Amino acid sequence: MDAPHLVANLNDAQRQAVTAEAGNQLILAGAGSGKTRVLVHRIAWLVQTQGVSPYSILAVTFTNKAAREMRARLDESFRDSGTPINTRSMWVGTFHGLAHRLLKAHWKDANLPQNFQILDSDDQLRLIKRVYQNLGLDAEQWPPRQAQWFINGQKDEGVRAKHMQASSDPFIRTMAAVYAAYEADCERGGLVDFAELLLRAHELWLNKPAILAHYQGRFPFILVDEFQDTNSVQYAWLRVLAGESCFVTAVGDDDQSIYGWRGAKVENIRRFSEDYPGTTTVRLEQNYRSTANILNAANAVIANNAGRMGKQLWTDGEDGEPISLYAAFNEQDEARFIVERINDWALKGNRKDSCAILYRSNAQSRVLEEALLREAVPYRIYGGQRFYDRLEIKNALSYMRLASRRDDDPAFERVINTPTRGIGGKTVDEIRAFAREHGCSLWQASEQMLANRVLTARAGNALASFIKLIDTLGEKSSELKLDQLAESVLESTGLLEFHKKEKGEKGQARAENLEELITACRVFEAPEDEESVLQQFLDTASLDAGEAQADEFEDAVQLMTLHSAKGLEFPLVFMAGVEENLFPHKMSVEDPDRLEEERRLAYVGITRAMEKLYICYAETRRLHGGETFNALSRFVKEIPNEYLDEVRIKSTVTRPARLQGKAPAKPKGLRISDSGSDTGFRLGQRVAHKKFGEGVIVHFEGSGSSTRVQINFNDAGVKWLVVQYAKLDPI
Ligand SMILES: Nc1ncnc2c1ncn2[C@@H]1O[C@H](COP(=O)(O)OP(=O)(O)OP(=O)(O)O)[C@@H](O)[C@H]1O
Ligand SMILES: [Mg+2]
Repeated sequence: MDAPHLVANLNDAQRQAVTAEAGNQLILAGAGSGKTRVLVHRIAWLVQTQGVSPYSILAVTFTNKAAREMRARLDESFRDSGTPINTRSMWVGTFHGLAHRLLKAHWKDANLPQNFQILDSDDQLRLIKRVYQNLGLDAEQWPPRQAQWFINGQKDEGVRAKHMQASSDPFIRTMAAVYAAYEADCERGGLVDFAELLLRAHELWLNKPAILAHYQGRFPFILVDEFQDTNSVQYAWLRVLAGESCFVTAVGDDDQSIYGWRGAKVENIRRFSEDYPGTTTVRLEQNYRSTANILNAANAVIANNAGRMGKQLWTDGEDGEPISLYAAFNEQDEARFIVERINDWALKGNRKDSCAILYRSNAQSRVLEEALLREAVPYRIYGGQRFYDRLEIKNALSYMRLASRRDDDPAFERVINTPTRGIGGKTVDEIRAFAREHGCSLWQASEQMLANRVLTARAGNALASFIKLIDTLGEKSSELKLDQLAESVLESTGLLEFHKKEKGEKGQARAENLEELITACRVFEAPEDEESVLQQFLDTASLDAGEAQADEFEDAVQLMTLHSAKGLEFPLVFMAGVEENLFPHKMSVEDPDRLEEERRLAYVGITRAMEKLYICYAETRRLHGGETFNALSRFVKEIPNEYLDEVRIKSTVTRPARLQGKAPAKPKGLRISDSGSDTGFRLGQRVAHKKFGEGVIVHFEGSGSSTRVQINFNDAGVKWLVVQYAKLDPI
């Protein structure tokens, strides 16, 4: 029964948790203390020493990437033990992924069509906008995004439209009406949004006791990572499944609860011991991830939150380098600084994928991406502007979705006139009205309208050829391989041509993305045999949302929001834009609870770093089209000076002392390019050029009469110019 390799690299508390007798366990511990590691070892230990079947374990992770990593680690462990097991068939996944799998298997019992379609957030919004039109609602008065947020919020709490109490509040009344109409549309079209996956999976347990009993018998062991971020419906789903007979191991950290805004309930941790009798609580206190400087800084920041469950975290590792704080002139300078540090890091022989750039808002990625592109540093983005979220990819996928299922209204709306084919807004409105009146899909409405000849000849012809185009693709979809089908979609619909014609680099990038889609289809491995490969591909694209965007094997810097960095670790981490109003986000500074959630996010960010952390902020920043002047974030001020080192650069600009007390001025060999002080201009200065218009100086190179200056122009992009000839005017 002994398996020394499974417990060799564990401390006492971890070993205890891994080898505990069957029972309910709550592992409550801070960042980097080995929670995820314990979870994986526990599964391996159950299988390898306790004779538990790997298929009777259900493990919930927070992202698809985490699920893949968990499988990879289990693969390795099983291989080492000489009992290879197909981990792809194991029930390891996110709540959404597992709910989807369940609904696929029991679609009939869940009252769904077999080939129901997952709606992502964009599709959902589009559908809600259509509901608005049908109800004659004013989108100015009640922004559709608010309705989206409302509907998802209700579903997360397990509340359906029919459960909603009559309200005298006009907002609630309107939202309830939108919710009801939206539900009806989804029902009719076989469309399932993300929150619906969870709610329906929960209702499946409640409505079909036989199915529930089957799964309760099947999964005596349930393990959940990142438990602090479960929402009400996830908790309920789990609670019902666990019943009285399954054992649950939940792993979490109240200090890392960062999804309150999406309905996550950190109280679920507190409820756990009450709801699961005989729970053993395990605390892990040693951190194995970060240097002492990084860990101490993180501890100091989170200490400012009230009402914590209280945990001690220590390390016996080295102090490491102090955290470097860089005050950039502007967002361009910040990006340039980061890319230079990454290049230095790579020159020292380190891999680029050991660096991560973390930011609070997705929009920040654009400037960083541009700087990386300029220096030809490969990068990959997790979350946010993901491959499958890109406009051109969604267009192509919508054609594939229609080929697979004609009644997919969001897909229909997306491509009916993309590329333009003479089907105007008026015709589309008529189709919508017809569909509404007859309670049918847009596709069915189009067919009937053509049969009844209710459209003008021109519109009718255009619509008929669209219908024919999709039908042909539909026929092909059963004959062709997936990548051939994708190719055929791109060509026959004119989509590739259409995007190629868009101006400049954007069009080119879109064309490249579309070509990349063919590759994605080519390498796609369908997990199941029974179902159509196309449908499986479409489902995977929706669920996975392309978490890994670039070539998986390329050594690339990782960019992501602080939210998506949860659970991950990197030797070198940059936190960009650590400024008041950006981080903490301006929507959160007034509200103490939200401010604490932002602080937990800062704690998550800092604790991602293993060896070295850079914190950057910009004195001026252009974001979302405006220019802002933000102060250094309060979270940085909460870090004691002894762990910080302000990066000083050679510059003609007097810089305000941002830190209290005297910051140690140790340039640490950081060599930033020339300041351009002999040109009369300075970094970050706004200038005007006769031909290129207005821009900001982001770089100097050389000296004297040959000094070149790099300017990021508002419209003309980034250019290198020789100062002497450029005739720049300061503005
Ligand atoms: N006993 C140990 N000996 C050596 N390294 C360990 C030990 N326990 C954990 N580690 C390492 O410490 C790092 C952090 O572990 P892990 O990711 O499991 O922590 P975590 O508690 O899940 O963190 P987070 O809260 O960020 O999710 C990993 O690199 C892991 O391999
Ligand atoms: Mg973890």
